[in-house]
Amino acid sequence: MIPIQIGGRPLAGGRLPAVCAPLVARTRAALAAEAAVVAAKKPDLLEWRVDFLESIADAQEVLRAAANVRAASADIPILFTRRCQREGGQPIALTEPQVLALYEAVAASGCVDLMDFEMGNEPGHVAQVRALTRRHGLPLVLSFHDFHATPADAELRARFEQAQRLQADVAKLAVMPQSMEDVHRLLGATLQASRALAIPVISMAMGGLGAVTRLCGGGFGSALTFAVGAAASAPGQIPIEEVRAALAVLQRATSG
Ligand SMILES: O=C1C[C@@](O)(C(=O)O)C[C@@H](O)[C@@H]1O
Repeated sequence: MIPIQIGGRPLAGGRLPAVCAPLVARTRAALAAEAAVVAAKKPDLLEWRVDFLESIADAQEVLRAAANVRAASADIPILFTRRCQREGGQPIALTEPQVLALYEAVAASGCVDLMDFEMGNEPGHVAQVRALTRRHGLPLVLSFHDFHATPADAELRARFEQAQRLQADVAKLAVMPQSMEDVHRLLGATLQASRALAIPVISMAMGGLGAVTRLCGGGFGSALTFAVGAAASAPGQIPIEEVRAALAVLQRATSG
């Protein structure tokens, strides 16, 4: 399993899995407060879900928010994500070209350390985000989410491979299991991809059924797990204190 690299250094000093806490505030003031509260819990990574920000259509306001998050982050690296509505994000008042312009402006601001974009977006847009993140020296997570089901094994494998083919630095899959068999398949596909791909992989099964993957996914090759700092960004996320405790138990038991 390969750690995620940020600025040429392994995230969390190479500890696997690293732990990421999302920021989901709707106003700039609330976001700054949320970032401070969550940063104090010392996640390895903060994910700023900008699709929750009500003023997302005001680029200057988003840049001010980015500076606020950076100032409150206590040097914890920041993952910038606009999750599209099709893949479980909030409805936003921006066209896709405007989203790309926002990615460019935020990347240029120097206030974030990596970016997430859905691999299922229009190929030209994925290529543009790849190009702009490269230009600004930012690693790119290419992600896929299914909030209703867990795709067949062949599609899970194809999605991990697609991210690598599109030149992602990290491949991420989030699915909704309908059974423990689905959870098992997601973990199996993650293990397989973590061995087959040249880039780090992240996966999770969402909801209550999938919650176990947020604790044991690292053992199956997932380089990052998402945990609640102040508020959840997806179903099934567990408070960061509990995730850290569980990871410590597993770490002690496996190192023997
Ligand atoms: O893609 C992911 C993973 C996630 O959906 C989860 O299930 O933890 C949470 C999102 O905020 C993040 O962008």
